[in-house]
Amino acid sequence: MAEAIVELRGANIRQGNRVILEKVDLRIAPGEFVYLVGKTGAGKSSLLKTIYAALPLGGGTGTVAGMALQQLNRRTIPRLRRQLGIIFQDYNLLMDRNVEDNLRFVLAATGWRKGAAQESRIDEVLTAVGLPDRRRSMPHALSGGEQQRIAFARALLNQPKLLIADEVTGNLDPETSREMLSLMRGLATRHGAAILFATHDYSLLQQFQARVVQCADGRVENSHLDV
Ligand SMILES: Nc1ncnc2c1ncn2[C@@H]1O[C@H](COP(=O)(O)OP(=O)(O)OP(=O)(O)O)[C@@H](O)[C@H]1O
Repeated sequence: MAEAIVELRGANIRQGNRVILEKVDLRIAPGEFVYLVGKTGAGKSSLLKTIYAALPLGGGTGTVAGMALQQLNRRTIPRLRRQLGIIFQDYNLLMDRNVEDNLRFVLAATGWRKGAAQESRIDEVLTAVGLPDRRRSMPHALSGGEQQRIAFARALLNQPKLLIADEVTGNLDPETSREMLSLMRGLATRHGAAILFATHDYSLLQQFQARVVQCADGRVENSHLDV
């Protein structure tokens, strides 16, 4: 069996002293698509934050992209994050910079030198999300769906092994949400990236069949939702 991209065993997910999810066992294979569902407040974001090391593991063990969560420190966390693409509900674009500068900012922060390779990578990711002619646009001149595509393009820059999507369709209308989900899945499939797609919108699960993991009552379960 190939090494998992995410492997949590008996992991406790905590916010401060409070255990939000207890004894989580979760294995995600390379390239796998997994829906993460649960009501508001069920703990989806807390679980994702633990996976990208914004929250410390509160017990148990965890490995993400080959790195042990319980051994991470300030020096090694950036190395983990470089292997991940993370996308949020509210896009988190730098509003005072245009699209290409938003993308260059991430490339510079992750060790790319200025030059032709940077520029062609920007072209590649913008083309991948269907917005090749938006390089010079300011974020406020884009629709919510377009801003989310730019955020997705930014997440793709370093060819992540795992895409973490935290309620990324929360601000989008139903049709744009479905388009976004299809785009993400299609690209991840092509690039071999796994996706952990958190949503409280159960209607999105009807779009295609994939494994569903559910947060409820302080536990994480592989679910058999009838959607
Ligand atoms: N920074 C924080 N400090 C303390 N408690 C927090 C913090 N963030 C979240 N919580 C608590 O952790 C619990 C789980 O919240 P979390 O955001 O993980 O749920 P969620 O399933 O992602 O919800 P949503 O769909 O609304 O984002 C909630 O009870 C919440 O109040």
